[in-house]
Amino acid sequence: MFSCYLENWSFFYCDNKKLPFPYINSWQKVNLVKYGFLSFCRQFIIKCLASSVSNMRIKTMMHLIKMTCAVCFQLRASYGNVYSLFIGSKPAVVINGFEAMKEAIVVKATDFAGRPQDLFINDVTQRKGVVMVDYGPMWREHRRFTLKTLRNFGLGKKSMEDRILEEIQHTVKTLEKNSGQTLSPQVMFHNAASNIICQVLFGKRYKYDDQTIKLIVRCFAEMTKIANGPWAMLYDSIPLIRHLPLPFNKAFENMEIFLSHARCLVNEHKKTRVSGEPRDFVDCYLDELENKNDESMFSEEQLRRISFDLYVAATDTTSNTLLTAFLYLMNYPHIQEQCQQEIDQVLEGKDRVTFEDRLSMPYMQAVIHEIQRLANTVPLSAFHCTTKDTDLMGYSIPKGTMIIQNLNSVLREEGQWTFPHEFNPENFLNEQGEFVKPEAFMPFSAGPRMCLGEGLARMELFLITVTLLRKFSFIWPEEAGKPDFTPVFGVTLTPKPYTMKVKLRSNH
Ligand code: HEM
Repeated sequence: MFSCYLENWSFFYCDNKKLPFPYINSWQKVNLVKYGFLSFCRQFIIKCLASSVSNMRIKTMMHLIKMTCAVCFQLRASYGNVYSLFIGSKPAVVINGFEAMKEAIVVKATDFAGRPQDLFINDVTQRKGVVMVDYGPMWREHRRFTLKTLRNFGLGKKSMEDRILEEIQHTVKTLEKNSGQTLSPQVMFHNAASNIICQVLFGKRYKYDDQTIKLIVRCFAEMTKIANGPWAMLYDSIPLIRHLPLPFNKAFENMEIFLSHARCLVNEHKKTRVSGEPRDFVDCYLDELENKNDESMFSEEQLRRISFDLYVAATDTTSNTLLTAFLYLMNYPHIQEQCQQEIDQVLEGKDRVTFEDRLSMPYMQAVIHEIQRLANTVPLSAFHCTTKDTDLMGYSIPKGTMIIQNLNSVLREEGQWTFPHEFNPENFLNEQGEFVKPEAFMPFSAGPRMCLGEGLARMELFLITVTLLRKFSFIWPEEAGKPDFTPVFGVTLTPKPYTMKVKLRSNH
């Protein structure tokens, strides 16, 4: 069945040039999505490459995200910057390297700005919200509104900066309590990122042991696991099973739990809000609903769904980047010290850092960007889809084709970076020591679908890292042995769990 499907894929020819089409063959290897999969996959592909290069077909029912970085690297080496493969039964085109990436998502921006609409996740989100909504009026309207609202003062009197700085005080307290000791930072950073987005959305933070937030976090973790696992793939591939009582239904149930919690929060807002004086995202949206015209696609259901999207998109991404930051800072103590010197000098006499201070801190900026470059937090971006028949690097690509951006291939591309494979802030400094941002820096992707929370994320990363480095030194515990920088794979990459030793700095 799959090979017939493949034969019919003749539309990928262009000037007699066939789009390279590795096709990973292993229906029976679904279980290899688990650990150990990557090395297997690498060996498997290398064997296939060695045996039949010209007309190779490797078929996969395995989840692409688990194999991406290593496998995409291999495939790119053999097939070039644009190639195609099957994810389950769905054909997809993978884009690698800055040149092809820029042509697709920046130059031919709208051609590549769709989202696939026939995946498991589309049914779970009901094609509402913003992240997985297809390119069109509903997405455009909500994206514009959200961008406007997430500006520093878009949320009324209390700026975004104040909300972040307030939450950092809780992180500082946790670290103060643990000064001189060793702690695991995973939960601490996750709670900080989660509370910051809750402050933005609902004007509310949760105590770290709050049962509601614990339930929400558990629901999300389960949903991510299901959406990345074999059940979601079976759901995508065999429509007949979609109404059966199988484990993927848990994701739908969990979505309902979040939505009913969001319904309560919105109802509370409706009782206490003052029209035109928003306190948070929900109030801004309710103001918009009040003034909407007949064509507007704003609705209370959309509000609940977009809250879900923003919460999910903001939490793991930011906390995993922070975890990577402190992993590197501890293991490159001379870089940590140089950051602290710059921080002490610029903030002398000030009681707290502001986002504006970044303009006087080129080294700190370079370090944070370098961390994001290596963290490669969302390695495959979110899947895109072509909105019309188009072409890329000379290949024709039909409307509705799934597009996968291999962001890692740009973030570590030789020729784009002075030190592509090292942790070196000089990648972002010019000869005068000024901060410069190369075009190939795209951890937030680029073009019309670029991360909508980039501004918030950059503010969080800067304010949190600077506040913590100003007050504490972070030391890699001797008993932890050699650090392992290899990330754990998922929709977002995260460092392997580690511990950190914290020491209050003497003058702070
Ligand atoms: C370090 C932190 C973050 C990273 C690395 C990151 C990265 C990304 C990436 C790669 C995408 C996919 C873009 C594309 O499809 O081309 C994305 C989309 C998105 N991100 Fe983020 N993100 C981060 C933080 C945030 C935060 C804090 C928010 C919430 C305020 C957020 C909200 C979104 C939304 C709503 C989208 C979908 C945009 C659309 O489809 O139009 N992200 N992000």
